[in-house]
Amino acid sequence: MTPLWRQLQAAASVLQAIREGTSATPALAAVDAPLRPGVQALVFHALRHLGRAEVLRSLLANRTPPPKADALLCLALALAWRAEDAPYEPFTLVNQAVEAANRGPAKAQASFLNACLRRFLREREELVAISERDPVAVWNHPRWWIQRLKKEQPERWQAVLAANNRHAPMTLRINQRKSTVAHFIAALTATNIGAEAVGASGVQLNAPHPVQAIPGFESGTFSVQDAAAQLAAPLLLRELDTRQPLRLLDACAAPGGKTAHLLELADAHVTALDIDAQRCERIHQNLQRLGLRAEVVAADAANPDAWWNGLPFDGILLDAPCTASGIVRRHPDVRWLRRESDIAQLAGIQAQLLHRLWPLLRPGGRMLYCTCSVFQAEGREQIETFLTRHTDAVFRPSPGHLMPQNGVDGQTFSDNGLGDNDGFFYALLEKRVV
Ligand SMILES: C[S@@+](CC[C@H](N)C(=O)[O-])C[C@H]1O[C@@H](n2cnc3c(N)ncnc32)[C@H](O)[C@@H]1O
Repeated sequence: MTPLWRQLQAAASVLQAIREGTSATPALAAVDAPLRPGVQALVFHALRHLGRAEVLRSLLANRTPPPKADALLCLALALAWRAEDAPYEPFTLVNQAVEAANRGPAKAQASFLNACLRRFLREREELVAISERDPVAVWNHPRWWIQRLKKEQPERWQAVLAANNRHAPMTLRINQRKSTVAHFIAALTATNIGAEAVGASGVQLNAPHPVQAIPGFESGTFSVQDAAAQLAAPLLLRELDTRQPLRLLDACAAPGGKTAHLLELADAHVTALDIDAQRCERIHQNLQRLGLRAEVVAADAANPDAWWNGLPFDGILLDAPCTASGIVRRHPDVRWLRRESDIAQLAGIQAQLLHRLWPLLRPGGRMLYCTCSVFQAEGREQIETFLTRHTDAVFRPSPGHLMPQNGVDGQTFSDNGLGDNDGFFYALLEKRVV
């Protein structure tokens, strides 16, 4: 069995890579395959407690150690600070973290780490009590994020941050061309997988399972998709006449989750566009597994001259690139990767995509704009600005900002509609017939 110190060394390298701006997925891909699942569990736990760890480190050390040693120190503090949910007994974690320092690139700081961590074990209660005064330690998000959310969501910011620190459930979308929610739940029950229906086509599992272990994956009976993301396709199709074959554009489509949902619900010609050619491959793979067909195009949605044939679309889905601030519970690295300046930069890209794609919609057609963000600059404010600049656009009833929430043990928001979902923003726009 791999000794814990080796796993801690690998987890500290991943944490350092994330701090330097690499996403968790590629950072974890660099870890040896046999170590990866254990290292991922340690890193995800640490990311959910990194704010606490950094505040504790600042109480223990009057200077920040060099990056490799700091990553190991903060990792150990994040894992050990609260005995109740520590993945290993805190003394073991500390011993093994010092071992990891002694045997790796943080060797020169090993005695410093040892001193900090031993003091932490001796004075844990007192240090944790002091750290409680800092919101970064309490909420485990960057200070700017907490302040912004507090201002934008004065009633909800604490519940949203608390939801972000919980684990998301595994939610599936049933391919209605192959099965129904009721049949699928019956098949799950027969294999002892507990689940319940959520939304129109969703099934939420009581516990996560590898997809291959769930009946019907290879044959395309279901896809993995959060409950809030499952609202997109029905919303876009809601007011379109689906008796005619529709011409639809999914402008930012990869890996194809919402493209597939559109095709499961309607007989449509769907152009699935994405700027990233490699990610377009994922659209092909997903559609093939589900038994669906779309025209997949690798191109920049903001430059239609390069790919549009001039035939207007009945419906456009714009699932725009965003901060991903609504899917933090599934991607605990996101909060530490983002800078506050990313919001304005991404809002600029979203505004350009909206503006460039709007002329491609036929009069009477619908555009659904969505982001998996909780920030208003990427949602409500974006659409308010768009509506003032495009007088032929009419706002149709839409969910607006959905906040991440946990229906099982957390606070739920009555206007969210679903029990357990990621944060999303949805605005449905109709082009006026003049
Ligand atoms: C939120 S993801 C889309 C998720 C997808 N709709 C789904 O449900 O599976 C945003 C996508 O936008 C793509 N993208 C970013 N800028 C783009 C652009 N200018 N044109 C087309 N695609 C773009 C990214 O490559 C990324 O795949």
